[in-house]
Amino acid sequence: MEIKEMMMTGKLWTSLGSTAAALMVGWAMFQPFCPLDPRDYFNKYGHKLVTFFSPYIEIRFSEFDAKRFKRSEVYSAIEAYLMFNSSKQAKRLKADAGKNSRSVVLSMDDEEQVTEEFQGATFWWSSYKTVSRAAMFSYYPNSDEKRYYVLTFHKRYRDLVTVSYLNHVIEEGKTVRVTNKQRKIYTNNGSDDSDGSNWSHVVFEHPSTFQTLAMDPKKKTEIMEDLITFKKSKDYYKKIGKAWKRGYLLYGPPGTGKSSMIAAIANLLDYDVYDLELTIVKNNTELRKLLIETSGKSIIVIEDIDCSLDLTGQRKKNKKEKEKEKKEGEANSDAIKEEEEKRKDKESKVTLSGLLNFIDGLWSAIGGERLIIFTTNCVDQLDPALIRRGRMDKHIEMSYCSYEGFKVLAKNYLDLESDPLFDTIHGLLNDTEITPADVAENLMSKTFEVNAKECLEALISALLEAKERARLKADEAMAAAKKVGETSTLTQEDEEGREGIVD
Ligand SMILES: Nc1ncnc2c1ncn2[C@@H]1O[C@H](COP(=O)(O)OP(=O)(O)OP(=O)(O)O)[C@@H](O)[C@H]1O
Ligand SMILES: [Mg+2]
Repeated sequence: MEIKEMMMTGKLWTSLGSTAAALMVGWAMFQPFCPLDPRDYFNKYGHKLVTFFSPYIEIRFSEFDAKRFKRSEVYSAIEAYLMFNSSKQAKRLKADAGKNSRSVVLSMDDEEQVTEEFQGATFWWSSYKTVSRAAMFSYYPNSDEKRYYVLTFHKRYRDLVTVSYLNHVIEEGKTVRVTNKQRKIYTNNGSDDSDGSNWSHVVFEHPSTFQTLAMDPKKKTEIMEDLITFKKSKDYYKKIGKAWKRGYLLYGPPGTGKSSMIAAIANLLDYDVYDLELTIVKNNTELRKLLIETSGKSIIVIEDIDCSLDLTGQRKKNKKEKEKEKKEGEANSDAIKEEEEKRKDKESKVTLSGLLNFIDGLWSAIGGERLIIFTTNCVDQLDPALIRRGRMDKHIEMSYCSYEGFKVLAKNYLDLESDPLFDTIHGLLNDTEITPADVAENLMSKTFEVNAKECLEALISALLEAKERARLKADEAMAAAKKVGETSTLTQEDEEGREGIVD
């Protein structure tokens, strides 16, 4: 290798350092009672010597954050940037599954180096891997491996690097990540992930989209526009001084498409989903930890929020717990009390104020570009503070199936845009409450061979049954109301009678 080239790539300085280190190693070997490992001399002095004389600067980017043991976002962005820029140059590549596992993505392997030019300057990127010297037993594969990138450049480009080059790399890298990455769904309801995170994840491949969602087309378009505007509004949020996040409250009876809507939103925005099971979060501190571990471009979902906290922020008691309390009252033994204490210790102590902090406290702003979605069947039971506008910016009612909704389902399930039976169904849908889930169930052929007529007739029967059930219920309610009315008139007459006697 030419001296000039060696100087440029920093290898001359490395070899000078190595020579110095070799001398030190030799010296150390002749010290019979030398207390230090020769390699430590090299690390301590050899490296100092190299950096003292070298006109090159090195920046190291580690894969993991030492304190929180979380994968560094900067490292991930650099990895993606190099994946895009280095795969043509590097001779040793590694292959990973690309988006939706349908393609292979190539990136530079460990211990590889690539060079790139940026605004007339040359930069060298090298990837390294160190394996802990202590041979430790670990349940997790490769948990003691540490990867990092080193960026080398001439010191005259220091300003260029800090002002524009690193920003360029990180922004480009993030874009590449979004285009190539597989979307994931995370849950806190599982064992710890191998990278030490409190979330475990799988690839998110839910097929629901806004096209397949049965709901009023106007409402659908409005929601889609709101989401797309949000995604594009980074600068706007910065300008008005608000964290780049938005809250959605989806409410409505079971089977009206709340979860399907969340999947459709994730697919539209290309975001990851964090499905937060609030009832197993021990306390507010753990809730904040979970929040910190979420990344940007994501949706944080708390389903059935009404079942997770009651109005005072205490966890609701379920049926089992109530039964246990009753038992305790009967037996009142010390053993049961002790068990109860243990259970209480384990149960969630997330409070309403902790949850409010989670939604819009200072920590909630980290990462940005986040949607927080709550779903509930009973919106009236929620604390107004939790869902006030500004916290939950958009309240979306998911309601029973309309005729427009039915048409979407008929197109999805039966490939049908019109049929003489549509008019009958239209009329019945106007008089009857049926969930899109029930309509979908009827339109799904039991044999998976589409027989549109059979499916539509099945739906008509279901609608007629639902209509009859509703009529009976209304009759019962009316009879009950009439009975109450009669009783109250009788009581009134009694009172009057008694008053007459007194007089
Ligand atoms: N609006 C809808 N559009 C399309 N399909 C729907 C819709 N609503 C329900 N479905 C169908 O019914 C199934 C159940 O719906 P989903 O789980 O989204 O309801 P949900 O409102 O979340 O119910 P729950 O309150 O019980 O969680 C879905 O898998 C989907 O096939
Ligand atoms: Mg649901």
